[in-house]
Amino acid sequence: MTPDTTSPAEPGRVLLVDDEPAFQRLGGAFLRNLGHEVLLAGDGESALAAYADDHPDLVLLDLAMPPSMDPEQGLALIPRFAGVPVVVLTGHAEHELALRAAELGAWDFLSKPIDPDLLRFVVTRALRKRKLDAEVARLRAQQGDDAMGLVGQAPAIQSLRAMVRRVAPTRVNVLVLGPTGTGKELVARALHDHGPLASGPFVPVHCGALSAELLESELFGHVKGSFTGAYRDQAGLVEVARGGTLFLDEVGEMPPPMQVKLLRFLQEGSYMPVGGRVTQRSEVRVVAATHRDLEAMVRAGTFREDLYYRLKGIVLRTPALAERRQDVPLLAACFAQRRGAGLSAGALAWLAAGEWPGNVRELKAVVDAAAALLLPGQRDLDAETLALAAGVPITETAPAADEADGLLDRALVELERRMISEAMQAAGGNQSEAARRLGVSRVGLIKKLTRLGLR
Ligand SMILES: Nc1ncnc2c1ncn2[C@@H]1O[C@H](COP(=O)(O)OP(=O)(O)OP(=O)(O)O)[C@@H](O)[C@H]1O
Repeated sequence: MTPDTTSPAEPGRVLLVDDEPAFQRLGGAFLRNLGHEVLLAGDGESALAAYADDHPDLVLLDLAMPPSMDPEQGLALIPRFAGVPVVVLTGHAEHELALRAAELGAWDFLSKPIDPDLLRFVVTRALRKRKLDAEVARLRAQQGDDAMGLVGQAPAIQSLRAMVRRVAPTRVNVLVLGPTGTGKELVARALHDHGPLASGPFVPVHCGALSAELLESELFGHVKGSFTGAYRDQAGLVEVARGGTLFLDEVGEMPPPMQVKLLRFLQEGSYMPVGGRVTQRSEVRVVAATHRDLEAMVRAGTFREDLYYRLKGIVLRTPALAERRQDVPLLAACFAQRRGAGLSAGALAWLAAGEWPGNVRELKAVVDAAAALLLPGQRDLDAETLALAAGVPITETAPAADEADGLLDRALVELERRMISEAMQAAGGNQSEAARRLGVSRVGLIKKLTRLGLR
């Protein structure tokens, strides 16, 4: 979203860090006249104290300050003002310093002597950015609340969330189909968490990981002495899940002898522990998932047709990431944020151009690994770190610039559309209020609404 810097500045709280009393006085008065609240600090230590105590929206930072007057010490302060735009004040022709400041995360720089018009312009722009960042964070937090952990704005994921919301309150069995790493277990958990059995346990079982015998004992339990090593009675997972949800992951891998026993449990709610003589009962909700084509397996005779129909009370499908590539930036930003990191524009372009055959799991693993490689003081993940984490040379994976730009542009337009719709909704349709929330002028908002087809 391009900030509209022609309209009057939104008032903000500006921390002016400079040891020159004359500049503190003049710069401070100038900013106050623009309607801003001004906090003053004459050295690094008091600047950090003011940042911690008074929560400024913007820091104006002179790099050379007492006691050492060494700009290196000023540079070292920049990453300490995390989450707030920092505008660095440099001496005339100190371009190299300004570049290093930018590398360390400074938002902009101004050369002294400072042109008041430029100061007003940069401060307005930085405060708008701060507002936009806060708005994105608010939307993300809100998305976390009502998205049931299923991040994404693509139509396929929106309708999946809607289906989960509708199906969760019922006790109907659900079959979740989709490629590996697309969030099938997440869907199962959301169904559980938003359903009538949410206070009961959620018990996942990986049906492909065990032999038929072990799976039977795992699911239905066994009695003492029923096989070598069965030293005591052991309850099965259907018992552990009583009053909750049993999640049968990779149900397509279930060995045929177990399929019969599972069918009986689904039909009658009863089962026989391994080596037992007395039928037991347990009431659970069953959610099953697989990346396999169960219908094809039924046709091939490797999966029981009657079990298939029992499991598929309702079928939910999780889309491959390739079918919702516009969600890659949002997902990556969420995963990075959970690790306290951000993403550079280059990182977003690199991620957006990726193929992600392992779907969301692969994307998350790369972002998590890259976040672990962040250097002290570095906040944003860049394309190099991501490529390193993915184990691929950056040159081989660097996206064609126009392809990456196209994807990134689409993702940003999507984000803009969402933020504007949300702001309009929160403002009850009042454009002036929505513009205020977004930190743009009303005219700017109307232009955007028209461009995005939201009017
Ligand atoms: N829409 C999503 N939003 C946020 N995180 C997601 C989403 N989809 C998947 N993930 C994350 O990706 C990882 C893999 O998800 P999950 O285990 O649910 O996939 P799956 O489809 O069950 O995989 P498999 O078929 O291999 O069992 C998890 O860390 C999960 O939290």
